[in-house]
Amino acid sequence: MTSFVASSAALLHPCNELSYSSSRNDFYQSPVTIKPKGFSIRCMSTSTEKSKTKYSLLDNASNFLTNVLSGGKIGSMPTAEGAITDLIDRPFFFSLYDWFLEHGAVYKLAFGPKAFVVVSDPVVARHILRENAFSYDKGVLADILEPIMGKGLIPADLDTWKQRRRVIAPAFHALYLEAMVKVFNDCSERMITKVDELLDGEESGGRNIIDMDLEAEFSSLALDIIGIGVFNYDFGSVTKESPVIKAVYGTLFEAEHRSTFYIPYWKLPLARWLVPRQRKFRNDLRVINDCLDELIKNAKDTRQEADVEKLQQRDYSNLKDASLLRFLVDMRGADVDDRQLRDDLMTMLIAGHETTAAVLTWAVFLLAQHPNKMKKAQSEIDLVLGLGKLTLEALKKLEYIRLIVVESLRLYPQPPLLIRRTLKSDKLPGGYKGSKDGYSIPAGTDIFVSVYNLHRSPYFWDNPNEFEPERFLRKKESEGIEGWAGFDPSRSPGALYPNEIISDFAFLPFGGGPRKCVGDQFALMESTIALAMLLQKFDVELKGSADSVEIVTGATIHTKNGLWCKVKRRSTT
Ligand code: HEM
Repeated sequence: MTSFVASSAALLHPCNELSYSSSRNDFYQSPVTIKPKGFSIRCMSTSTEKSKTKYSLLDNASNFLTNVLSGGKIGSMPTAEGAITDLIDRPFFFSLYDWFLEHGAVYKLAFGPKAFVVVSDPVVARHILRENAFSYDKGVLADILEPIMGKGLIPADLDTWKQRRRVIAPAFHALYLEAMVKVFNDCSERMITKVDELLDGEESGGRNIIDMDLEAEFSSLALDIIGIGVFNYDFGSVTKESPVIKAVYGTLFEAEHRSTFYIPYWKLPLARWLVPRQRKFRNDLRVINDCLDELIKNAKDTRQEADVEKLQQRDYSNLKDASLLRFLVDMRGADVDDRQLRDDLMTMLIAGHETTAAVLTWAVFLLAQHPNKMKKAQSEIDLVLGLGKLTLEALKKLEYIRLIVVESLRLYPQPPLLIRRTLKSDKLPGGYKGSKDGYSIPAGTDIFVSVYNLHRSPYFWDNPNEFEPERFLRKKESEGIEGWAGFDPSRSPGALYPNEIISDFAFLPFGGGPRKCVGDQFALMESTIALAMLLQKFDVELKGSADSVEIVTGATIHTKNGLWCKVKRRSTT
């Protein structure tokens, strides 16, 4: 039970990328697909009245276990009692939101024999993620991800993390990001061409509109981009299937299975040989590892060693291979074994793929419900680009599109939860309306920082559930909230996108503190360019009603059956 509950929460984390959802792929499977009952994605209620399900026998048994085993209260912290039905009725993070409104900024969630602390407050999040970051590790998340990512940044132990972060972060330097603008362009262009060709086909039959699952398209696009950007490998998945990536998804699926299975039978000596799915898992891993090993070998064979500053000043316009792998291999003094490099690449492939695809999916979903905002976005694109190409300079002028991207991340954060475990005892601040004395927590406490709750908190956002990209332009005073500095765009001068500094940790799409996402600017620029290029040429509507788009959570928030849209050429272009 413990592992089930803990792992289910872990699965909601996009950077573990444990679930892949794309109706294009026949290997789509999500063992913890949780269908919201009667839930409207557009109108997430902020009401404290929860349509609480009657506890079943299973729930009662689970709560009994909690009382017996969970070690009682953590100080005076409010306690929410989770029902097992909360896990199967709808995405877990919706329940966390209801309990947040009921129990406040910091509460203990007692679930079966296990307790978690759920944090929905910027001051407390800042304490955990930045001020006291090294008193926490990734807890259950690291256990789940280690078989796939090894010692990559996300699950790495602290020593490995420190060493690798120092090397990987500089690889995302300004000229690299500028070079990636071309990659984002070229890959998006392939997606646009594909849509164009499909429309051509329809037009010959007298129709000027096609139905497309844009979530699947964005998934392919993001995969192609991450392959080229991270290790200069073109999956070409916008136009074809790739055996390597099938193996990646197979591996992720297995990790998801493991995290939801009570008995770790795969640890039994013979299981890896006898159980078909375990054999497949090993086979999938072999396919991926072979591919990455080959790329690493090629990069090492052509190594041109240089100091980091020199590498950062290379003439990227003339580089055939601008990838992170090239940078990491060429960097003087950063020699590591191939295994570590492979873990690094795998981590970035997984961390940067579905997250970005999800941002694009929800951006289109939201825009389709706000035709006036869609038009405003297209007007901006026409004004800045006309029919021209998207350059870095143009991206800087596309303010509204950039705000659409971050507003989509606010409403649909990928991951909806960040997961931590205390390495030593700590004292959390009480948070908004919480205990003035704060809450003491013992070592080993599992914590969910609910980014979803933070981003939709009625205490820190006006109209928290509304899609209002313009909100990020306005300053918001702290309004007497102790310890929170309010929202002030001028706090991060020169930033292209709002961030956790501007919002003093009320907006955390990429986490914060030392473990903050290394690929944030990469992902934001990629999303802006792909969205702008799509809207430059096409009008997009949802195929059915917004309510019919069912939301499910694996590692990211995604749709159950794809984001089916009607796509046609814009009449003005
Ligand atoms: C919109 C897309 C993305 C979102 C929303 C996102 C979100 C996040 C978040 C929230 C974290 C922090 C997790 C935590 O504190 O537990 C994280 C970490 C990380 N992300 Fe991303 N990410 C995105 C894209 C990318 C890309 C494109 C890459 C690489 C190319 C990447 C690489 C990583 C890595 C390596 C970490 C671990 C950092 C560390 O622990 O030092 N992410 N991401």
